[in-house]
Amino acid sequence: MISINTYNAISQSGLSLIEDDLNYHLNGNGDPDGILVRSKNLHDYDFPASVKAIARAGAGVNNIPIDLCTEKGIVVFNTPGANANAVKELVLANLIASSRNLYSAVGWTNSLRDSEGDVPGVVEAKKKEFVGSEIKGKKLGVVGLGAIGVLVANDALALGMDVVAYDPFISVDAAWRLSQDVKRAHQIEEVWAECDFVTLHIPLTDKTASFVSEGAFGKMKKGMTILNFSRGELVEEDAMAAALESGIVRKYVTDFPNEKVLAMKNVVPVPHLGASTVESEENCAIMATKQLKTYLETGNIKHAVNLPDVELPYSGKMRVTVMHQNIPNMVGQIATVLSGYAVNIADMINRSKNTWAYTMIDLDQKLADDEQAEVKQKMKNITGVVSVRLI
Ligand SMILES: NC(=O)C1=CN([C@@H]2O[C@H](COP(=O)(O)OP(=O)(O)OC[C@H]3O[C@@H](n4cnc5c(N)ncnc54)[C@H](O)[C@@H]3O)[C@@H](O)[C@H]2O)C=CC1
Ligand SMILES: O=C(O)C(=O)COP(=O)(O)O
Repeated sequence: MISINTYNAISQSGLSLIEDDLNYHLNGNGDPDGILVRSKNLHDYDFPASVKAIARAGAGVNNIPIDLCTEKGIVVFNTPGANANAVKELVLANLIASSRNLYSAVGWTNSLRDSEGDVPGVVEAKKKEFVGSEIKGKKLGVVGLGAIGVLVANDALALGMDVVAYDPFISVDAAWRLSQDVKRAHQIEEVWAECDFVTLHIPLTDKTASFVSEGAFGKMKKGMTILNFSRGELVEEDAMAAALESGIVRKYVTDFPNEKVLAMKNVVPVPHLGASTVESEENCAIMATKQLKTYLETGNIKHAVNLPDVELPYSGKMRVTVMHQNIPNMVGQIATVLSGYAVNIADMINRSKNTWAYTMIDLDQKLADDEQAEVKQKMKNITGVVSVRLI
């Protein structure tokens, strides 16, 4: 029986793939083989030794201690692109809503509910205070051209915006999907200096924390609106509060409210709704569950953030999977362990990603139970190996 525990509200479409499978147990015990999660912070989580993989039903993995997991031999998956359309639609909605002062206007209109006066008359007299601007012809800066940024950039062009984008690490796939009419910013300073709106679509990492810093505010075109549907920590909050006070930033639309953010002037706080659509929750849950089950059942890896894609059709009678540091002579040492047993290698694959690697070996005979335990232990004893599975 394979055991999976879940955190957060995972769409039933994904849960059913576990519940309807007789080989699986959902939320049954404290020693799961796999974990399915959305935004729960796992940094202080005490991972039981049973955990082999974590699947994040979503894009951002800053809630998971990736390095620690890797050292413990835990594969961490996410679901690239599965919620991108949901975020894109909310960004476009907020570009227009913030430009038309929609939230304050609707908030004021709602406040008339208990009044006894002539509502249509009051509305007509007040509406001049909510006059907004059109986004057509305005310049949008898109920071980060991954799954979400590319969709936002292309659709903003279709709405008549002038789009400039910054991503020094853009993937070839994303570049193919990006409209040729999106202008390339070679330096982030070009985005700060020129744009009326800037939308952030980069992951939160040690390198991107405080990406929008005091220095950035000093270079901004006055009256800019900043949309942050990526992560709160990308923006230095004290500097943002000051920029809103001084009018350098006209509005700050953020999906990541906290006490400090709520105290800011001209902030539009959204309760982390970027990925909260039925469609996106289904996409993420199904993709995450399938990736997790595939790994637990076959060892094949797709969309892990700490290991490369590694896929091999199951061609033997038994499969050995080894997660290890990407250092010389690992495959040789793994094969040497197997050479002590009467088994042939039917197929094998070894792939690496940065400092980590993964080797899968299909054997044309099944090892006996006592041999399996021995092989596992011998491979675990190799310096640099963090996990060994026999499937
Ligand atoms: N509000 C919400 O509910 C959601 C928020 N997100 C957030 O949005 C982020 C982006 O999501 P995706 O587009 O799906 O990720 P992605 O991985 O497809 O794209 C990220 C892009 O950022 C670029 N990038 C990285 N560092 C950069 C830097 N210093 N300057 C410029 N570009 C840089 C990368 O090259 C990549 O193209 C996630 O990491 C997550 O934090 C994602 C989904 C939902
Ligand atoms: O996918 C992401 O990065 C998100 O921020 C979405 O988070 P959620 O799954 O809605 O808790």
